[in-house]
Formats: sequence, C-alpha cells, structure tokens
Amino acid sequence: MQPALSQTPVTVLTGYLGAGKTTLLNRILTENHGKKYAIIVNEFGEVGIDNDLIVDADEEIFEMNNGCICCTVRGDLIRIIDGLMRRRDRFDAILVETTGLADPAPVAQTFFVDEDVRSKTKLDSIVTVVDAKHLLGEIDEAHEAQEQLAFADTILINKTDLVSADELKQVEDRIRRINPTATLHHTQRCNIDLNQVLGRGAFDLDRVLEVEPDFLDEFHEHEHDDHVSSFALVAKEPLDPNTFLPWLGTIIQHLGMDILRMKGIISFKNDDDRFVVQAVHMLLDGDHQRPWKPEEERITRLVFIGRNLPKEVIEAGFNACRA
Ligand SMILES: Nc1nc2c(ncn2[C@@H]2O[C@H](COP(=O)(O)OP(=O)(O)OP(=O)(O)O)[C@@H](O)[C@H]2O)c(=O)[nH]1
Repeated sequence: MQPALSQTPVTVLTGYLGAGKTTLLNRILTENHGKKYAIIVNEFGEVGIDNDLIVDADEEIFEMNNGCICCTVRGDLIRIIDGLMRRRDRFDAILVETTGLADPAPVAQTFFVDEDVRSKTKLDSIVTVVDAKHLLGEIDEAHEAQEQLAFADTILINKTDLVSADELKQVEDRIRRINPTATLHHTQRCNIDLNQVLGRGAFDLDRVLEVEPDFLDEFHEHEHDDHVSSFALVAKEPLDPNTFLPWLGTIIQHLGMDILRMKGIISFKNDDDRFVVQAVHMLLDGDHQRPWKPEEERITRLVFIGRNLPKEVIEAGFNACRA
C-alpha cells in the first residue's frame, strides 16, 4: 500500500433523479477553491444529456452512459480511475456523479475491494442531495433513494424554496429515521460553502458496515426498481417552439406524476441558441443556455425517465413539433 498522503480523495455525489447533483457539480466547477477536479459522470439512458448541462470548465469529464454505475459499468469506473491515476499530477481530487437511480453502495465498494483502486484513492465522502419538494412522495417506492440516504455522510436538503417550514421539518424527520448521523444542510440551488462538502474525510467505513454488514463482500447484491425505464427522442430537424413548448407543458401536466425526470437540449427553428428543458414530476423549467458552437450539430435530444410512460404517444406528439 502507498502511504496515505498520496491517495487521491474521491467524493461521490448521489441523490435521486432531479435532486440537484449537476447543480452542485456546476458550483464546484465554477467556484474559486484553488483545487482541480477530475469528474466522472454516469447517467441512466442511452442518450447522454448531463455532459451538456455541466458548465464549460477546463476539467476533464469522463462519461459513462452504458448503464447504471452500480451494475454494468463498474469495470468502466475501475478503468477510468486507473487511467486517471497515470496522470495524477493534473488534478487534486476526483468527483463521481452517479445517476439518480444508482445505489451508492457498490460505487463506494469499488474503492475498497479493488486492490489497485484502494491503494491509490481514498473515499473522502458520500454526499447526497435531496429534493425537499419530492422526497416524501418518492421515498417509499424508491429503494435507491433510501440507500442513497443511508450511505450518506453529508446530506444537502435542497430546493428549500419549494417547501414550507413544516414540510421541511417532515423531510428532515424522514431522513433522520433512515440516517441519524449524517451532517444535514438546507440549501437552495445547492448554495453551500464547499468546505462543508469537499475534503472532509467524512466517509466512515465502520458506520457503513453497520448499515450494510456485507459491504466488503465481492458480490454485493442490490435491487433496482424495475418499473422505472427511460427513452430518448432525437430530431435532426429544428423544432417549432410554438408547437413544442405548449405540447411539452401538456405532457408534463398530464403525466407528471409518472415522469420522474425529463431533460433535453432543444434546437429551435431560427434560433442560434441552445434551449434547455428540464422537469422533475410537474415542475418544468426551460431557458436558453448558450449559442450553438459552429462545430456542434444542432440536434434535439430529449430524455424521459419514469414509470409506465406511454412512449408511442409522447413520440407522436414530439414528431409533430418538427418545424
Ligand atoms: N426551485 C429549485 N429548483 C432547483 C434547485 N436546485 C436545482 N433545481 C432545478 O432542479 C432541476 C434538476 O437539477 P439537477 O441539478 O439537474 O438535478 P440532478 O440531480 O443532477 O438530476 P439527474 O442527474 O437527472 O438525476 C433543474 O431544473 C434545476 O434547475 C433549488 O434549490 N430550487
């Protein structure tokens, strides 16, 4: 084993779909803290969007889109970390943003059971972001959301602007029933002093072994919610905003209960700016992001993640929005 000082710290960012992980990541990438991070991002679904929602930073970003980080891509995670370790002079620490549907246990486990990874890295902390507005409605059905809370060292109860003080108290009580010891913070758009999140040395293996006694066993079992699925819609032709935006509003209004997450990069006719749309259940956001770059192909990509979503209906409506 290498001496502890040369082990690169790793922060794992987790949180259920749409809680605010990318918002926190963007904060980390834009605030002036004098540290350089290597970023590993994993998302659910065959069309990657997250990379386009992360601010343009000079950090290197590695994407893993081929499945859930906790299952099929663990080999990829090990390979990426291995590659990073060959040029570890270029960054100070590693950040892993997992999909909203990942169980963090197998991710954390990678840093203990793989001998090579273990000798070169040190799991600094598991930070879980919570959507204060939607947690109570989701938590009983979402096994992954419970695991994300159980394993956290630090929990950001985010989107406090969307709930009353009473609701916030109920959210906090529910979290405390799952995890009595993690440090809790209340945030809006993940506005937190980054010293509260990074470089804390907060990960405590003994506590995790209490939650999950077989944590260090090689073949850790975990479950997924099989009813959750995702699909992507892609269009090479520009869309008509006057058709698309009202259509999307109607879809979100009617199917919002079952839409866990929707996000997309849209190319509108006669518009040189990329338009970003995002929804978590019924809350829909949309705004211009930045001009399309000359070398970028203006392709619209829209991803839906949800329970029992009528893909054909949504697809037909989407196709009718082509300008
Ligand atoms: N009202 C409100 N909206 C927020 C807050 N934080 C983030 N959002 C919005 O919530 C949506 C989801 O935020 P993201 O940071 O993309 O969430 P995420 O956890 O990375 O989402 P996935 O990776 O898709 O699971 C975006 O539309 C954000 O602008 C907040 O504190 N208040």
